[in-house]
Amino acid sequence: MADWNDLKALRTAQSGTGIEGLFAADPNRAKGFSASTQDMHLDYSKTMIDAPVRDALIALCESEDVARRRAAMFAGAPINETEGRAALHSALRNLDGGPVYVDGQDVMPDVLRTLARMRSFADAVRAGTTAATGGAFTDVVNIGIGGSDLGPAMAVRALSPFHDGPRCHFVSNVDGADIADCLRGLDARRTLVIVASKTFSTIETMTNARTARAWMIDGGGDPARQFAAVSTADDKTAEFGIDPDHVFGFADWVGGRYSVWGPIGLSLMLAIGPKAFDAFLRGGQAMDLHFQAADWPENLPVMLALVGLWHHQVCGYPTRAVLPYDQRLERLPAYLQQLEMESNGKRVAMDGSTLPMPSGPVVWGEPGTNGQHAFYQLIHQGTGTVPCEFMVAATGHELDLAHHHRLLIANCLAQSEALMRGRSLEEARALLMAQGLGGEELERQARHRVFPGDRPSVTLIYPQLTPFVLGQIIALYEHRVFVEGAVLGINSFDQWGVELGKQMATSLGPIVDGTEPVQGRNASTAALVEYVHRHAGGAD
Ligand SMILES: O=P(O)(O)OC[C@H]1O[C@](O)(CO)[C@@H](O)[C@@H]1O
Repeated sequence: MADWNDLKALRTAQSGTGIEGLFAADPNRAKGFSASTQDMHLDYSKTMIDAPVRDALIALCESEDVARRRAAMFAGAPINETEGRAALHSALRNLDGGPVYVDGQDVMPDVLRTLARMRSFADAVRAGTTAATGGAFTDVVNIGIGGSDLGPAMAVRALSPFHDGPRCHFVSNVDGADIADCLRGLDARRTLVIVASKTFSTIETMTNARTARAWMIDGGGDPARQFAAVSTADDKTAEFGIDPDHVFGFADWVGGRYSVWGPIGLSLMLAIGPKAFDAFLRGGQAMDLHFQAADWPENLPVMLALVGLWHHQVCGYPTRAVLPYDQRLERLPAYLQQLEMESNGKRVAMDGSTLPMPSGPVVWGEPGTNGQHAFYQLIHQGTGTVPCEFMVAATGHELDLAHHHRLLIANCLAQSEALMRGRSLEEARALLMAQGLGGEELERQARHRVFPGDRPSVTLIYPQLTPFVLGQIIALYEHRVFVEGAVLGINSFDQWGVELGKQMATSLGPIVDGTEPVQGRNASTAALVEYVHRHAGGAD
């Protein structure tokens, strides 16, 4: 049975063996070190994972009892132990599945009933039969933050070729600039506002919701007809004055960052229609089935997780970059930052003990090819190693622009190859000599043109970015986070780390307003507040 020390020993023994060396030693490496679903392919051969490393990673997975925890998650057991809840987002996409029990009660009838209500509401809004004060809705504004924003915002952008409903906008930041820029130019009499908040108490969302309500009344709209809510807190939505027919509830066993599959996805359903939304759910469900059935080496979420653990916990690379060569996935890195870092950015294990190894890495990224002209310099020639996760579709949606897509693919493949291969000093010298350079100048210049190579990457390739494929991608990453968390012994479903800042913001509010004195706060905070008061005039 392998452990972290075995993996570290394997890593040390590898020194000097390059990734290209692994390809030279194994003609079947590309096939042997990749995994596929019916239509999606994950290539992790451009890493230093070889057969002994993979065996040791899988053994780790087995010893940490990932299979038992996976079964517990899908069965609705309260695996979110610090909150005493299940983590059952998979039930939201369990379209053809059987019953799912939480505390002995089948949750599927409720899930399907809410989905049916969402469908009727979306159909009516899209058809114009549920209309605003000024006629059919032209625009939808989703007000939410974190999981109540990033999922639908990312998915609405990703699936723009499928939009045939009202335009969707997203407001998240309490910075008034966000809502002001969004509402400017919208018709208050033809806008639907969705207040999306699991708790219906998040200060940013409630502040924005009140601002939107005032804007609507000022503009001649009617919040009683033009506001909807998505929440687990019926009492609070009623208190806010939202028509119960426009309230879509969900249970507390859906974590915020896992909630796009249910009512939090209402804006997405309004944009693409219930049928395409179903396809999105089916994509997620297909990945659930794959995750539960495929053997470890063929299991995409498991292998993606093991690659992540190898790079961060064993090799010690502090970050990982998500690089979609798909402009419509431009919000995916932000979405994954919440999914991965809020889930696994913990320093205490499930049992309260201090983790003996680093937990989740920093996740960041931007779509290619834009990133190539910004931060890839560091990825190729910087002093540290950044494992890269490339993703690309075989076909774009712009069939008349197929040459763009071919170039996009060529760039994506070129980057993973360049990172792996690098360029030696000899090759750099030869390049410059061919340009007529010689002597000391050649030596100096050549060093700048060396690429160390051996920089690892994985590539996820899919046929086309459809609702079904997007559903698979999101569920793939959700389960990857789950496996990493399970191996590390983390509770991936709580987020206590966001509480302290929220509390401090609440206590600082009156001080910034000028209604309470600044005395007693830390000297740095006090000086910053005084600066604000000097320059903004204090309370308004
Ligand atoms: O949906 P709510 O309750 O407004 O919460 C929004 C977000 O805030 C958090 O609780 C923490 O900031 C996230 O986990 C969540 O997605």
